[in-house]
Amino acid sequence: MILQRKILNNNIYRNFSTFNYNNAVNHSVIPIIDIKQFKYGSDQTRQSIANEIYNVGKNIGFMYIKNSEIDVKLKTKTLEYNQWLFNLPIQKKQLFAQTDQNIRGYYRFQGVGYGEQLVIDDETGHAKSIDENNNNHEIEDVIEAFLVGNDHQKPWVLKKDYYEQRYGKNQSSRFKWLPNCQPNQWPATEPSENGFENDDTLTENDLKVAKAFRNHMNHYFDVCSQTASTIVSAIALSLALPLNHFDHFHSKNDHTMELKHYKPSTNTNKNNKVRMNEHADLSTLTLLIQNKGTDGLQLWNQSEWIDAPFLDDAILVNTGDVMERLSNGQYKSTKHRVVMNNQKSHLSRYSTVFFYVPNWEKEITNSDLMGDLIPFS
Ligand SMILES: O=C(O)CCC(=O)C(=O)O
Ligand SMILES: [Fe+2]
Repeated sequence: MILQRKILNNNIYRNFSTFNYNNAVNHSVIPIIDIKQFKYGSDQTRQSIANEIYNVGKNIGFMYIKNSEIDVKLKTKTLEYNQWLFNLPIQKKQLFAQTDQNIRGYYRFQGVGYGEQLVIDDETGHAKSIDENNNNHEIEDVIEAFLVGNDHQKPWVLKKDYYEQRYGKNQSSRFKWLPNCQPNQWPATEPSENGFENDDTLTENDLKVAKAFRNHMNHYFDVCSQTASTIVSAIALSLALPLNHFDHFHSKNDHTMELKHYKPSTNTNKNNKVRMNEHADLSTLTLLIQNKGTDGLQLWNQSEWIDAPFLDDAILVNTGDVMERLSNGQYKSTKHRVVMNNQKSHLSRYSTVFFYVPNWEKEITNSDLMGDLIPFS
């Protein structure tokens, strides 16, 4: 079995569309785990943190991680840059937008029915979806996103050769979305960069900030990768495996990060309107930070939605489909969504989401799974 990341059609998610929307329970039962204790504690402390994480994975699938390298300062700076990017005028954002050839960069989608084709009027910023009968539907809720991968790799050439050799040219069409994993597209850091030559409004300062943005996001990507790796080793310990058991799956740092901006709504009667549909992540692990004051993230726990509010000194981490598989179902991949509430519908929501995923060529076979509990066919 090969694990594909479904990043075609703007889709890194597994989608569920048949849930009842209950109002979320207004208290947080999401455990807070101190990862520093795992990193630097005694063997006994490490084991007890690993046990805590095991309970998280078994029961709720989401946890707050505190005292990681992603401290308050790094979170705040990342979200400031996130906001800076989406505040650029649309004409500038289009210069590093996704194309048919490259899914990395800037794009917009509707979180409620993502994957849908959207037409956006750049003058007004209003979006329309077009149904199969060619009727237009005005859409108010639009998510802007910016997708980046590991900036140190130029991966597609390798991936293309790998899939062609392995599956032949015809079969490799199964992986036809992979050619779209081209190098990252960033706001111009040099005036001579492709596509930016004609932007005569580009100033020295724009270039300077864009450079700082790129450096910062690459740094944040690396820190997330290290933090995820520590958490995954705690998961290994919790399953009575060597700490480095899952390392070889993730050795190439072939991860994906997505910056998001949920645009504010002008309609004030929007309580509990869904901004991003419920889904589970395909990742091994997802690390999420969100801005203060907007909230809206919810996760499904047994029979109710639970709010996952902003916490100043922690990040949110959830185990995804890959970890569910690698642990033979012991770690859950929990559904989650984003909703809007009345008091906050006029606010933008910003999130930066890091998906820790296996190297692109990794296959997960039955021998990688835990014991012989449930072999996957
Ligand atoms: O923006 C958020 O808070 C949620 C995003 C999310 O669940 C995802 O990108 O997978
Ligand atoms: Fe998600």
